[in-house]
Amino acid sequence: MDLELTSEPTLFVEVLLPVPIPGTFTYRVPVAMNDLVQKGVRVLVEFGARKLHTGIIADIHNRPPKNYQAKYLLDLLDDSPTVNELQLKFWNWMAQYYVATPGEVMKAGLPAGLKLSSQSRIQLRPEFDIEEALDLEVLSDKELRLLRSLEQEDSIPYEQAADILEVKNPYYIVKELVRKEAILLFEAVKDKYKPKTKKKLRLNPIFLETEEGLEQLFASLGTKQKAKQEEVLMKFLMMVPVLTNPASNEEGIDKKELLEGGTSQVSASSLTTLIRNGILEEFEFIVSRFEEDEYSATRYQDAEVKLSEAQQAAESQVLGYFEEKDIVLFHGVTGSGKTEVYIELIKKVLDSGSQVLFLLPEIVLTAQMVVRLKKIFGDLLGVYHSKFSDNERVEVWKGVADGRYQVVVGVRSSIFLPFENLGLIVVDEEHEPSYKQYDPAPRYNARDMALVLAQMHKAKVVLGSATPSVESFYHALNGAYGLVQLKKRFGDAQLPEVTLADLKLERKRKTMKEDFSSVLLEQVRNSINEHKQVILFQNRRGYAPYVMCEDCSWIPTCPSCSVSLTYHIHRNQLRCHYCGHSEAVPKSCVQCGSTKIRTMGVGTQKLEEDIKFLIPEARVQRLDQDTTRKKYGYQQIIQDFEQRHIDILVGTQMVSKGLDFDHVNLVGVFDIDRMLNFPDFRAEERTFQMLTQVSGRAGRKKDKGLVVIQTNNVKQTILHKVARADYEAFFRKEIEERKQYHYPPFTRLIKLSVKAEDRDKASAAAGLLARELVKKLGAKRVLGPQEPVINKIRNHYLMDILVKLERQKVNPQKVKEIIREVLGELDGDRQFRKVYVNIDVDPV
Ligand SMILES: Nc1ncnc2c1ncn2[C@@H]1O[C@H](COP(=O)(O)OP(=O)(O)OP(=O)(O)O)[C@@H](O)[C@H]1O
Ligand SMILES: [Zn+2]
Repeated sequence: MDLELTSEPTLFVEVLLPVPIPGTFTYRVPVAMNDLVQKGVRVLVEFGARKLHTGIIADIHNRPPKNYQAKYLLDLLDDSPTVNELQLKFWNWMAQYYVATPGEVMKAGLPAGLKLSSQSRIQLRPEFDIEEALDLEVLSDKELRLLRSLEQEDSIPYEQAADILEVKNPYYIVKELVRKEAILLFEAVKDKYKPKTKKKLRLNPIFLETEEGLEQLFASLGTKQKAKQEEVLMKFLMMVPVLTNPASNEEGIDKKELLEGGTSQVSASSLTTLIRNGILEEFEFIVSRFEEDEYSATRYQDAEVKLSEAQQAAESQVLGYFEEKDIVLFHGVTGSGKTEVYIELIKKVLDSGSQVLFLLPEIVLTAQMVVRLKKIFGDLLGVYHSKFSDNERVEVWKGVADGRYQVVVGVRSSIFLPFENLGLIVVDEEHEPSYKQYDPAPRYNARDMALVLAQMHKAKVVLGSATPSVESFYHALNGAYGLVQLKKRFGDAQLPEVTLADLKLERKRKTMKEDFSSVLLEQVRNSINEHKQVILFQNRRGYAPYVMCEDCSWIPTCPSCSVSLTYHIHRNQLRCHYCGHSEAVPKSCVQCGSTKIRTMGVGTQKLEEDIKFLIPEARVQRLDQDTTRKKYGYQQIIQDFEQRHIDILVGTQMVSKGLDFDHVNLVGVFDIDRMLNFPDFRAEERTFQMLTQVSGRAGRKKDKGLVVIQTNNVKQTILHKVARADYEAFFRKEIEERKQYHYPPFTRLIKLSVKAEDRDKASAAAGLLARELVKKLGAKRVLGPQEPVINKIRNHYLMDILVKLERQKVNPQKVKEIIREVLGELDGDRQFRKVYVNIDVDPV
């Protein structure tokens, strides 16, 4: 007889773990789990020295590892996949492209609520009676030993269980004790995600079992003292018709509604008595974390807005391009009504049964967009961003997986959601640098990854912007993308007029008030008098970017970073915007002892203070990182401004784009020269985009808007291109320069940042790296090493190397392999033990 036929096959799985080590890890499947393992399911495994980790099954096979014995999977955490195959493929692709590990991508992609931590601890359940369990003889010796030691402690780390039990792998004993309800393994075997519940009430079903039940109940409440209880019960029966509709009792009623709903209020203490006496029962039910809306959950609403002719034409052009191209660049000036066109496109995709992802670069922008989209897509719309709690994010994740959310609007991390069949991705404000994740790895650009994700889903992409990135516009002109343009604002609205305020001249004439030119201040006054609204844009938060001793010019700097400390007025503090370090403002100069410490330069706090002083009757609010720390802080401010409880909004780049206010007729721009002088090949592009975007907040409805840009050099041609709203002129000059100096889109860049606590070590490691790269890639393709302007952050010295690759001749994946190799060599070198290298592919 062939024994093989009856025995089960031995299976192995490749597990993705959230660790910065390349590759997946092979585990053996216990035979009992053979039928249950599937790709995308979360598993619990031991990794390294008895650490528990949540991983994801990336592959199933029957090849035992060659050089070592695979450990067993400990447990399966899902019945069905949490991550689908497309996601696995996508994450893997990202890891390759960004020279990261699949584990790092998983860490970025999976919401924390779905990851179990390895810091799990074990605790005795207080209600568990060890002696009783002994009498019943349900404990093994090992189990008893663990329980006895737990009696002495509040809790112990999971790893310690192995020492107590003197076994290598304590998991099965621990799991058995969890099953026997003797112990709790918290943060570990239990999912961190907890559904949100609400308390409801129902009538104890005992009273419905016999016909006289209710009658007897009322009889027992028929005394004078119990009149109030009777009243509560009467109200309950009015609201929950238990006799005519028994199911209504199972559903129960909200406690609050019983107390306060209907026409009369009833006594809360009598209700408590009814519950205590077992007449009414309290029970929990699961509710959505998101407010229910009145919209239907099956279809979007047809909106009141009708597309203008130009918008309609734009929509059909997009659809026309989609016949032959996958990507369309939608270049529409600020206020041209791109959003309405997106909405029409989204509807069509939903009609075809596919999902839609709508990407926004920043959370602030979700505030208004969610309101606009909710009106139309109602419950079909999911919202995803980092101000949500872990649990809320898990809920959106699950909603996308089970198809409840057909449209998702979110920031960059939304590209990781478990979409099954995307039909369209809209990337709004596609030029925005905030689509790029700087830290930690993977340093991905969500706009670029949206293109990859769409390709995997065979979906289409609309890249939208009033100021497209040079790269995207180039691809559109080349024919790689379709190009659709809207050159006029919607309705009667016109683009604003842009004037330059000459700071040099005004200083000479002494017409400045604080940092306001007379030109700007007069316009602010006019606007306030006419009951219009104003936006003041200064891209620096805090009160002053630095303080300085007037006598010896000493400037306090961060002890851990090579930057000056920013002055924040609220706590009278100096803060580092790189590492968060804060300290009190020194009373006297540490260098010369002088007490003349002055604030220098302007931040949003100072602007706010100054304008309040200059125009006391204006209601002023600040919108920056510091005023939006609370979960709904940004929403409140935007709403207040919409409803005109605020006259002047002072803010950082948060106010500069995407927002749509009807009554703003003036925008003032501060400190733009600093941005233009920033040593980066993208400085002009960023300045043009920022200025055009912030200008675009003015005059979006009937009244023509005005923009005042304050500058020390009114001759800068880029400012005149902004004033003329001449994107194409800007682009023509920019693309020439990029070509001449070999910058993207003509080349690809990879930036390596070497970090070490020891400056010489950073320098030596960078030197070695650069030499190795030159050997393999040629000197022309390797720039540096060079110390960046800010050469120390969080006590680590930095050195940069830039790899520049021609778009045509070089295979970038090959180069990335070379980089991995060279880094591997560095890793193996003991003298560089504490040197770290960050890799940034396509830095922005
Ligand atoms: N068809 C329409 N009917 C009514 N109002 C419209 C229509 N299209 C656009 N609008 C209104 O015009 C204003 C500008 O539109 P929208 O915010 O979509 O512009 P945008 O192109 O996204 O601009 P930006 O690039 O500055 O964000 C909004 O207040 C919007 O409600
Ligand atoms: Zn610092």
